[in-house]
Amino acid sequence: MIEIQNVNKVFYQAGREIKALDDINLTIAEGSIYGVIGSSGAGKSTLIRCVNLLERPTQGKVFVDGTELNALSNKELTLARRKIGMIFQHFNLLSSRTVFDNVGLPLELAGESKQAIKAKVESLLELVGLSEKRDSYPANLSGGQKQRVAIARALASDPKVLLCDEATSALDPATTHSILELLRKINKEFNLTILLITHEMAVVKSICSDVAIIGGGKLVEQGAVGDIFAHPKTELARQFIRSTLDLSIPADYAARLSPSQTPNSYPLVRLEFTGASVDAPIISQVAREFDLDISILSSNMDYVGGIKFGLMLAEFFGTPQASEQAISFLKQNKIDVEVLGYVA
Ligand SMILES: Nc1ncnc2c1ncn2[C@@H]1O[C@H](COP(=O)(O)OP(=O)(O)OP(=O)(O)O)[C@@H](O)[C@H]1O
Repeated sequence: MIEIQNVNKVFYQAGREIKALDDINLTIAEGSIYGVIGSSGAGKSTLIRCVNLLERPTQGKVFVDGTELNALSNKELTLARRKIGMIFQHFNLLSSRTVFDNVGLPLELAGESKQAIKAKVESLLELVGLSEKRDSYPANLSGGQKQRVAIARALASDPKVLLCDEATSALDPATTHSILELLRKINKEFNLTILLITHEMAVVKSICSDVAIIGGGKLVEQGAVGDIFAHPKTELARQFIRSTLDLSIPADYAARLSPSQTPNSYPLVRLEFTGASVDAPIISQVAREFDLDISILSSNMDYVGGIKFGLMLAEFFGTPQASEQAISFLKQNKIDVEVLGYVA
């Protein structure tokens, strides 16, 4: 549905050249929810803006539904853009218009009749659960309600593609969840292709089927979300995955942690499981085989696309040799082990 071919974007600022996108290639299948994740300044916004040519690529081609957008005249591009809806982090609603009139705006601009606009807007407001707010103004809505209005407006011209530019970044976790559920619903109901950019792996994990990771304007990794979580190939991918599994060391442990072992101290280890790890009761096996007592401080295991992954913090009580042997056994079983220090 969306094909990005060898797209480069260079900005010039104060005589300086900024390469925001460096030879990006992406294919986004019809009906998928595709996430693009990257840190601040990675080039996410530039990339999504290149898909509807709000930003023109310096080089490369963009196809949406088989049409090469770069090759269109301005008039043809205006028509093609009706098939590409977009929502933004800060909603971009018109404050002087009611909810009803915000949603109806694209239809007014397309010259639709009053009856057609009324029927369409009413059905869209019902879809996003805002029928009762039709006469309210944006200033009287919550962030989540504003984003629902923006989604209804984006759907008014029956787009084939919805671009979401950090659409949940200004919302609290519960509202984020409800907006992501709404996106999932419209993806299913209308077979709408959704391209979303985000800096949060939790968003990708929650609704995307596929993900591309960008850093410094380059595409560093892409694939099905389950595959990326199971077998991340780059450090950047690993960092984003870890960010969904925040495991911090309890403060009293951190205070007692020393970098070297003494006769009365024991290692505090961080175990990282991925889809490649052996799916077996490995902790009890290690305890038995190496005569260790293992105390689990915290653990965060999750499933994405049928793949189990997660992090665990544990103390190994036993002789230093037993701990060393246990750690190398765990590594042989594809568990990433890091000794964070020694606790007395
Ligand atoms: N209009 C512009 N003029 C000059 N430089 C720009 C322009 N737009 C973006 N850039 C630069 O291009 C790079 C990528 O910016 P972009 O906004 O696409 O990143 P991003 O991943 O969306 O970051 P953020 O999450 O902080 O918005 C940055 O170095 C940015 O400073």
